Amino acid sequence: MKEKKNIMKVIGLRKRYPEFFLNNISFHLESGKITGLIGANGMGKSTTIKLLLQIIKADDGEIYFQNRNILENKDISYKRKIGYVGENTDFFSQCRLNDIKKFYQSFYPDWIEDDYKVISNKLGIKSNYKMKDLSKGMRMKFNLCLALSHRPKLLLMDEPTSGLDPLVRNEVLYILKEQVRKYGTSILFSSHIIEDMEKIADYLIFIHQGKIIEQCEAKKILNQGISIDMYLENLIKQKGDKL
Ligand SMILES: Nc1ncnc2c1ncn2[C@@H]1O[C@H](COP(=O)(O)OP(=O)(O)OP(=O)(O)O)[C@@H](O)[C@H]1O
Repeated sequence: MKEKKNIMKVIGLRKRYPEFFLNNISFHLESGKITGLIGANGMGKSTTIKLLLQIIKADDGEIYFQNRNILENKDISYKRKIGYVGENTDFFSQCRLNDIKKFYQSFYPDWIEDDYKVISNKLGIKSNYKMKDLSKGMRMKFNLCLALSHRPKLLLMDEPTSGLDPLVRNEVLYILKEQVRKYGTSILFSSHIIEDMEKIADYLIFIHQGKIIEQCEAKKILNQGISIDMYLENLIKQKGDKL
């Protein structure tokens, strides 16, 4: 049997805010697979992703990327191997996409211009437009296109499909699947849209009130013939007071 490799491993990660505690979370991301991070609003999904990128500082814990503890190592060049698509797509609003692309590209030595051309074509991105003139869906697609054009080993996406119509969501999901198939990209994808998870996730991580309450294969749930949201509801009921 082929040995499973992890691109990222998180152990005992903690972050305290005045009214929220991300409490001792541990999980792993298998290489070349799509993992969905599921939880309702305010449960800690964005905080988790920001900690992985060191956009915010962890209070405690270990994060290994390609077997290296990134919290102990001052060298941040690993960030070039990670793509990020966040919720906030409203930046450089007065700039043309082509100029934003050139600026972004300058940070990534592994930038592949042909990938940018192919993906932007597929997603219908018009590089002469200004950011402020794009719809929310188009801004998200542009961000995704930037993140994929340096062929990241790991793509972290925070609620990428929230607020988008089903057609655009399907287009995005298709591109993600294609990226995994062609280049073996690993993806962590946070969402509260269960339908998207059912369509593409290999693994699921359930987060509730700042704790990971389960990590499992998506097919384990789907084979039981129940929906993912029903499964989550049951999990929360079963764990009850222990949460
Ligand atoms: N900088 C901050 N200072 C204080 N509290 C914060 C900060 N950032 C997040 N929080 C709190 O931490 C909790 C978790 O927030 P987080 O954004 O991680 O949730 P989420 O699961 O991503 O939710 P959503 O789906 O609504 O984006 C929330 O209660 C939020 O108010």
